[in-house]
Amino acid sequence: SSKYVLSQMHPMWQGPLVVPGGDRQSPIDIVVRKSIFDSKLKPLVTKYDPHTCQQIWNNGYSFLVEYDDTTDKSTLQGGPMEDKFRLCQFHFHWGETNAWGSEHTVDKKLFPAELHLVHWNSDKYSLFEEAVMEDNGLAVIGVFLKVGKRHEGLQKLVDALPAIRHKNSVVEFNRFDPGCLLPTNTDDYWTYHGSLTTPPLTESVTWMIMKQHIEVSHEQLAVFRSLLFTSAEEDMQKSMVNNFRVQQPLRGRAVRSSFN
Ligand SMILES: CC(C)NC[C@H](O)COc1ccc(S(N)(=O)=O)cc1
Ligand SMILES: [Zn+2]
Repeated sequence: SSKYVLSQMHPMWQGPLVVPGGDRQSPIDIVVRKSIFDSKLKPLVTKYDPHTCQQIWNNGYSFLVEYDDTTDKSTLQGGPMEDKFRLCQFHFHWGETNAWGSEHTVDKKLFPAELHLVHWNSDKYSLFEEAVMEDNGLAVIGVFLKVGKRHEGLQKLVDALPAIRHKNSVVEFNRFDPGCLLPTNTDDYWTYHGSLTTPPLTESVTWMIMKQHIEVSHEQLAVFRSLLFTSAEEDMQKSMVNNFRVQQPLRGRAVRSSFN
């Protein structure tokens, strides 16, 4: 594990570091030996339609690949959830070096990056903006990235990044299957109730963190780091790195595992 701490004055964190009264904040460290096996946890069932992919853009914090979530075309069900959830976007968090970058950790182990696939409860709500305020409104799949062999599926996304270097730049992005970014084994995961890791930090997320990581190449991660936090107008260009939140107290929450 690394001794590095994201400095409190880091540009991204002028905001509140802990939500007042927040007792289910994210991210957290997953202490494997304290996680509780729950045999009632089902396998995740993802049905993603690549044609619902719409655009890729730099929001000044990460880059998002956004999906048409006006119908139930790309969905997640199973896991700990009773309801059906709609994919609305996925994005990543990464470090300035391969030594750190993930938001969650496993027994304090840091990964160079973490993928988040964001879904909202379309059985109970009609918009993401509505679901984001509710306890059971969101479901986010977290996948750790490790540096190794090149990820062929990711390359299409990496090739689009130079076109969105600056904050608020958008390009059309079609026919991308986010399923190609999931590990081969999605039956083994840890799950807990938490929050968004960026403002509005709402405590509406059922997290499912995959036990199996995916591999990407050093060169592919380096392209992530070529993105900028800043817009084209600003004179101080800041490279988009270390866009992860500091870890939050567990506050007595249980972390369950779908595997023994
Ligand atoms: C309420 C809407 C309009 N704005 C919310 C904004 O998009 C933030 O959405 C999100 C969505 C996901 C996450 S994470 N890193 O926890 O997966 C953080 C913020
Ligand atoms: Zn995220």
